[in-house]
Amino acid sequence: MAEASRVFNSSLLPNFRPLQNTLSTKPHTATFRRHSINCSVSTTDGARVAATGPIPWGCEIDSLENASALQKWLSESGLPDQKMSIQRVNVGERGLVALKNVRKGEKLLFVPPSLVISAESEWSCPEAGEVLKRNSVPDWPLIATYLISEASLMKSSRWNNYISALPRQPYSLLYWTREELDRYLEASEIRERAIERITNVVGTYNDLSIRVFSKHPELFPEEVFNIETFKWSFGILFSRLVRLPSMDGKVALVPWADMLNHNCEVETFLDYDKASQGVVFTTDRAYQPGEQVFISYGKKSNGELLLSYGFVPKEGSNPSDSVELLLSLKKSDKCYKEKLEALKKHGLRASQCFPIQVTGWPLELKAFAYLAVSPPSLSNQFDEMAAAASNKSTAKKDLNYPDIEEEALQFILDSCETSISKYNKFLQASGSMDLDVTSPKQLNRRVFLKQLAVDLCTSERRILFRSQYILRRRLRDLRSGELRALKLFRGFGKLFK
Ligand SMILES: C[S@@+](CC[C@H](N)C(=O)[O-])C[C@H]1O[C@@H](n2cnc3c(N)ncnc32)[C@H](O)[C@@H]1O
Repeated sequence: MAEASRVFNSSLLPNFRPLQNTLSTKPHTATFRRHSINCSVSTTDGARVAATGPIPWGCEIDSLENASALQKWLSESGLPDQKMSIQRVNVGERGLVALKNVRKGEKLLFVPPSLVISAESEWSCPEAGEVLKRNSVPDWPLIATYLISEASLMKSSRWNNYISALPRQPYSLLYWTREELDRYLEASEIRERAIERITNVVGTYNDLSIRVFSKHPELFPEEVFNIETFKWSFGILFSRLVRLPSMDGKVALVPWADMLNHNCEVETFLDYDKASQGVVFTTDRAYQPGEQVFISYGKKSNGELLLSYGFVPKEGSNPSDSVELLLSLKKSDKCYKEKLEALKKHGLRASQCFPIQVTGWPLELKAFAYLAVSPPSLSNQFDEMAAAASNKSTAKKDLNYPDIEEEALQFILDSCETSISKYNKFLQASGSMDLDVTSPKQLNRRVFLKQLAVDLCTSERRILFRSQYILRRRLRDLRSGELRALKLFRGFGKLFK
């Protein structure tokens, strides 16, 4: 789960990349059977379950029935005895709970490679896997397709027990409609990220569909491999895929380990342990029987957690929380063109987002602010400022321009206050917002989404309030310092008269 979204962005479109090295899984042979469930259709291979309506596999996220079948299958398939079991929990609905005392520094899990799903896993339908590999489909879309392929084979797939215990509808912003994103996340920059991500997923599906699926309809029938099933499998990957640093950063789905929920204060990650030859994590605290055990999905902001995992931690509980602040060059600026050119040279645009935390803002943000408020007389410095505003640059970032310090701080404060007013507008309106639904099921969904949006916006606005306070104080100090200096200067003037 950690780092997963970053991996996605860098490995997807536009070009497929060749696959990398392998993680072995036990070979198995699959037999295709026809299943007697309502949504099944006869396809050319005569055995898959179509997904023309709601996804016909997986379960409700809080289902314990499927989870106990998963536990049983895992232990029969080589998962060693565990000190935890899957239970209903307060945080994350289902999770792993300690059955015995667990010491701090203890290794837990030991999921063997044979129970891990990666780009090298054996396909129940080997021809389909071959086609994807021949087309150099990268890991993310490859695993997404693998998951759909195995899911559609139901009991014929060795992963049936695992897939049956996966949520039918993973919580993530992938499942929000455009209207819901616009309505509830208007104030937050995470809305843009969600739209970008949905566009990426749709683009990836379209690309695969044109380049691969349409050429092999017997292996990839559209009733099974369609945008709905892709949204499901990408939703699963965003919320469950792990990167294993000790396996050269390989990405994998790790059944059992992916039942662990996230805690912002926990600092332990999943990784492959060469000594025990399994995926493990080392506890960073002790747990007593009955306590839920947590890992970290990475140092992510509340917005990023909502984007990939569909939840927002309690306000103030996430030390890695941040909010994206949008800074823009003014179109009326006499040097707009020169400034934009300098920004473009360093890979930036006229409007840029910078992450702010309660502890402060990055040096890049300050450099952008200097550039935005610079007068024409500083045009020789535009390049240096743009370079410092870019996090790709190795240039000196800690710039200092005392002459325009006040304007730069005022510019950041103005941007901060513009953003705060958007949050205020949404949060004030949210109390009386018409949820615009016609069925109780839809109502529940909208109430839930609105609550997530309110939680996110409250936590993001809190960071902006803190920045506003700091900026106002610095400006006050700066101005009163300047005033004192001016008085002193006038005093000297009188003395010399
Ligand atoms: C890797 S899965 C963890 C297992 C999951 N609870 C399940 O029952 O399948 C990640 C999902 O668990 C839930 N989750 C994890 N940590 C959470 C937390 N701190 N608060 C709320 N939900 C959490 C979210 O739904 C997330 O998408």
